[in-house]
Amino acid sequence: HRLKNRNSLVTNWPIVGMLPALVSNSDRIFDFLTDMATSHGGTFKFKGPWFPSLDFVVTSHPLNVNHILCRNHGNYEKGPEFREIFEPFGEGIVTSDSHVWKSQRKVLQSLTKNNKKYAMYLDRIFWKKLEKSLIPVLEHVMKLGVEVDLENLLQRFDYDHICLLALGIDPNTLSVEFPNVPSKVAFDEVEEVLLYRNLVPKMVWKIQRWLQIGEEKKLSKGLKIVDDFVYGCISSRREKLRSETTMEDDDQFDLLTAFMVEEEGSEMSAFGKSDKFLRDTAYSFVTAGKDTINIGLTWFFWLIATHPSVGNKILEEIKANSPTSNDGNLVSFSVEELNKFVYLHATLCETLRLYPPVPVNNKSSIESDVLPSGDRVGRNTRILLSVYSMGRSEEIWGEDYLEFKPERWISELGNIVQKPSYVFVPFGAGPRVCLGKDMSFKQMKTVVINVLRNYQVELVENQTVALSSKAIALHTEHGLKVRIKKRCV
Ligand code: HEM
Repeated sequence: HRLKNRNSLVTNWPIVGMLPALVSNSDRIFDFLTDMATSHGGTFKFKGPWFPSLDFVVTSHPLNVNHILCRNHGNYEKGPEFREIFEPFGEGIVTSDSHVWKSQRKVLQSLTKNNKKYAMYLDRIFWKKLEKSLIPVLEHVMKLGVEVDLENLLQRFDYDHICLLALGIDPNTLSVEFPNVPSKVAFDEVEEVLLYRNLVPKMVWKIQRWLQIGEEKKLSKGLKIVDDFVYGCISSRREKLRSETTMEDDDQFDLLTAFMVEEEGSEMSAFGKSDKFLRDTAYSFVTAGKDTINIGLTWFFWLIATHPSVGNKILEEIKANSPTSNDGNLVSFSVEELNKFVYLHATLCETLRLYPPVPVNNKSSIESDVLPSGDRVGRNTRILLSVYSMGRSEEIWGEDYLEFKPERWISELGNIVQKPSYVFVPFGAGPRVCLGKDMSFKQMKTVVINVLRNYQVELVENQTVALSSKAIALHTEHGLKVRIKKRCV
C-alpha cells in the first residue's frame, strides 16, 4: 500500500478507503479538496469505504467544468443520491432533474427575468428592508458603540428579504433586539444536518432516521417548524386572496401570490397548485437565496477592511458617482447607473473568486463518460465541481492567484474583463446557472454603496476570521465582529 500510494497525498486503505483522510481533514474540507485536485492535475477520484460506497470525483479543471455544466450537461444531473440526501427540498428546483426541473426552471425564469410586477415588488421590499431595518440597526449599534457580528446581521437581512420575496411574509429577524425567530433557527439547523448527511455513510444516517436519534431527530424537529411556517404562509395567502374580490394590495407580488393569481393556461398555472408543490418551490427558493448574498458581503467587508487601499478606491468611486452632498440619505441607482461602479464590481468578483458562497457544485453522471482531462467517470458517479479550488488555481489566475487584487478584473481601457463562464463559476454556468445572479450583484452593490457612504466598518482587533467547517455554504467559523462609526465627509 505504501508503494501504491507513494505519489498520492492520501492513502487508499483496505476496507476504509480514503475515509481516514477525509475525517482528519473535515475541519478544512474545502482546502483538502483543493490540495487533492491540485496534486492530481485538477481531477481526483476519492475512494470511500468498500461498503457502503462513498466514492466521488472532485474536479477543478476548467475544461471538465465546462463539459459538465455546458457542453455535455444532458449527461449530468443532480441525481437520485443528492435528492435522497436533500429530500426536505421535495420536488423544488434545487434538487429536481429532467422534466420536473425543466418546467420549474421555465416558470421561475419567466418570473425572475420577464415579470414587471415581480421586479417592482423585489425592488420595493429590498429597499424597505435596507431603509427600515439594516440602516436603523447599524445606526443603533453605532450609537451604543458596541461590537456587532456583521455576518449575523447580514444573514438576518437576507432571510427577511428572501421570505418576503418567496412567501410574502417578513419574519423580522433583523431588528435591534436580534430575536431568535424559530423558522430561521430551524432552516439553519436543517441545513447543518444535511451537511452531516453528506459526510457520513448513507447507512449511518438512515439508521439514525429510522430510530429518530442524533442529528436525524434534530432534522425532524427542524423540518416540522419549517413546514408549519411555510404551509402557514401558503394558507394565509390563499385565504387573503379568496376573501378579496379584487386584489387590494396589488403591489404584493411574491412567489406564492404569483402562482396563485396567474390566469389559467399561463405557464405559472400549468403546474396545478397543490400546497405541496408551492411548499417545495418556496422552500427551494428560500434556501437558494438565504445564505448567498450575505456570505459574499461578509467576505467583501472583511477583505476591504484588511486591504484598506482597495476600500479607499471604492470610496473614491462612490463619491465620483453619487450626489455631491452626503446628507445621510440613502441613494438608489438603476442597473445602468450601477454599471459605472467598475472598481466595486471588480472587487465583488474578486471576493467571489476567493470566497464563493457555494464552494462546491454537486453533479452526478447519468452514463459513463470521458472528461476533457482524459479522466473516465462511470455511470451514476457523484462529481463535486470545486468552485473554491478553481478560484485558487495558479493555472487559471496566474502566480498571484492567492492575492486579493480587484485590478485583475479591469482592462487597460477601464472596463470589466469578461472571464469565460467556465473559469469563474460562483453562480454555476450553462442551462442551470443561478437565477438570482443579476439580482445579487445589484443588491450587493446597493448595500455596499449605502453602508460605505455613511459608515466606517472597522474590524474588532484580535479576532480569527476563518472558514466554517460546519456548513454547506462558505460561512465564517465565528462570525465577523465589527464596530460601526459614522463616516465624516
Ligand atoms: C452571491 C449570491 C449567489 C450565488 C453565489 C449563487 C450561486 C448559485 C449556484 C452555484 C447555483 C447552482 C447552479 C447549478 O446547480 O449548477 C445556484 C442556483 C440557483 N440559485 Fe443562486 N446564488 C446566489 C444568489 C441567489 C439568490 C439571491 C437567489 C434567489 C432569489 C438564487 C436562486 C437560485 C435558484 C432558484 C437556483 C436553482 C437554479 C436551477 O437549478 O436551475 N440565487 N445559485
